[in-house]
Amino acid sequence: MLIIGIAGGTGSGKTTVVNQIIKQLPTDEVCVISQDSYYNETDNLPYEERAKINFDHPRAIDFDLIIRHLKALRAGNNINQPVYSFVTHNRTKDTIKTHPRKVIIVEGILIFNNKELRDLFDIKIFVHAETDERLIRRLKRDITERGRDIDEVLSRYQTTLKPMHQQFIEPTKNFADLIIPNDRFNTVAIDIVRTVINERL
Ligand SMILES: Nc1ncnc2c1ncn2[C@@H]1O[C@H](COP(=O)(O)OP(=O)(O)O)[C@@H](O)[C@H]1O
Ligand SMILES: Nc1ccn([C@@H]2O[C@H](COP(=O)(O)O)[C@@H](O)[C@H]2O)c(=O)n1
Repeated sequence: MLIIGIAGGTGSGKTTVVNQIIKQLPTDEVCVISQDSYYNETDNLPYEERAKINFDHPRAIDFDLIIRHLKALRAGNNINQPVYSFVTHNRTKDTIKTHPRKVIIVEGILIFNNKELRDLFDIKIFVHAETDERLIRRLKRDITERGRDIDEVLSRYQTTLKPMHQQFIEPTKNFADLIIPNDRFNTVAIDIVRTVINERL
């Protein structure tokens, strides 16, 4: 089994890179775990309070559950991966049954911030894009896909995204085995990662 961690700031292109990597791989050989699915359950809070959560701070993430799930997959067991809604800012009642595969990819902004989780990765990749590029992508994506408006994205950017990125995400680039520059689509880097994976399959 090969466990690959893919970190990077919001909008750097982690999800896109993962989709490109797995596109030509057999579906029964690879599974993906997204850190976004593991935001803390906040059923006890009303929507207005949930919307105020600092989602870019490590304490917003249920690391215990990700680690438990990753260890379960590594041991050959199925997991029920939570499903998160960016519209309600909460986990939904659904889960996705995820089966252990030869290659497990974990992606998320803060996955290298937690030592126990970081130590589970055989390969650590950091996707890098310039700050302005990430903000532009985030604006477009959150408005079209995550039910946000321009004021919400910009205010979150100023209050939490930017400072949390500098404090908790950017420094974890130092843990990476490989940094993928992703201001433009980087097909060479994707091919290299695919080659490494294919060697293991
Ligand atoms: N290299 C790239 N060039 C231009 N747009 C990109 C690139 N990579 C990703 N995007 C776009 O940027 C947005 C954010 O990408 P996404 O993969 O969701 O980032 P992340 O998972 O790191 O937050 C998406 O709309 C995606 O289509
Ligand atoms: N309810 C939420 C939860 C998280 N976010 C933002 O998502 C970003 C991480 O996801 P990426 O796919 O962009 O890596 C993070 O920066 C959080 O601010 C949110 O907006 N709402």
